[in-house]
Amino acid sequence: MTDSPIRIGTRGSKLAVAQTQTIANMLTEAGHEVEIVTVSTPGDRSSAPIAEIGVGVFTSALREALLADEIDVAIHSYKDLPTAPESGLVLAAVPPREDPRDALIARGGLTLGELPPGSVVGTGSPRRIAQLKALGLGLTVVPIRGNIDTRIGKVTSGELDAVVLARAGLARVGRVDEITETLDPLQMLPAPAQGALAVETRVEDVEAERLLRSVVDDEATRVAAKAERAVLATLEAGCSAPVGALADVVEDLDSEGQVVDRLSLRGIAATGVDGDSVNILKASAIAETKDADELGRAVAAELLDLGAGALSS
Ligand SMILES: NCc1[nH]cc(CCC(=O)O)c1CC(=O)O
Repeated sequence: MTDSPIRIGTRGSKLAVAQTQTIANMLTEAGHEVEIVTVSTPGDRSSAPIAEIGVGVFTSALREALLADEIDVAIHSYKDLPTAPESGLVLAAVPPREDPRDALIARGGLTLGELPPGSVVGTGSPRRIAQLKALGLGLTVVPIRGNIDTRIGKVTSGELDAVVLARAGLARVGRVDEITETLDPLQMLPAPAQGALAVETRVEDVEAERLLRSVVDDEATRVAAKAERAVLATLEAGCSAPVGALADVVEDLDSEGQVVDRLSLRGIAATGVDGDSVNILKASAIAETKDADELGRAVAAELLDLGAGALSS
């Protein structure tokens, strides 16, 4: 692959292409020739709820193309990637993260607190549905899917009063100006690894892995996403489960008073999402950055103790 361009595989959506372009630019600036290959996925072709079409709808076609040597690198939204490892593939890099928070786009510039009871808010994510219901604002939540333009269009057309979307996606397609409120993680904890990308290569393509690691990887994002996804994996939940997690690398003092980087993690799991009595379970912990996996498992264990075993999906 030293002589031929690096083939970067992407889904065809505007968001996916924008994400892939940022990685392509990083490689080009480092002096490498790239070629972008678009791979169509069932997730793009169907508008059925994710729960019906299954985990990995957005990622499996890219992974197959990578395993078949049709591309050298696959770029995924990290939060869409199943937690089970894929044999033959390796996570070569996790680029610097966009703002991980969720965002509200509401009619007339309204914030969540300004939406009157009975307002209709669109989101298909059980995690967002649960946290919206738990606010007790009397909002009616309706399921929606479709790309970013389609979702925002439902507010513009008057069909919905508001939609909740990942801020990162809006940033990548240049629509942050339409956000009427960026939601505080205290009210709306993002999905594990939201706003982060996962860059995969083939296990045997050591050269591509090394290149991506050195040019694209961001250590702080990698360890944060690792801890967040360990919460999800331990709860044995997928990307459409009512689970949120957010980790930050923070400066802390060690036992000798020296400043050290630590990883601070919050997690939530919801029970009763489908009924009228949703319950949000919360846990948090802090650990050394090298213990990201253990930290995630510890937060998940606390959520399980609180009753997260009864997750509805
Ligand atoms: N599940 C769809 C999906 N996958 C990644 C993003 C946004 C970008 C990101 O979180 O990295 C979105 C849309 C959304 O949740 O609004």
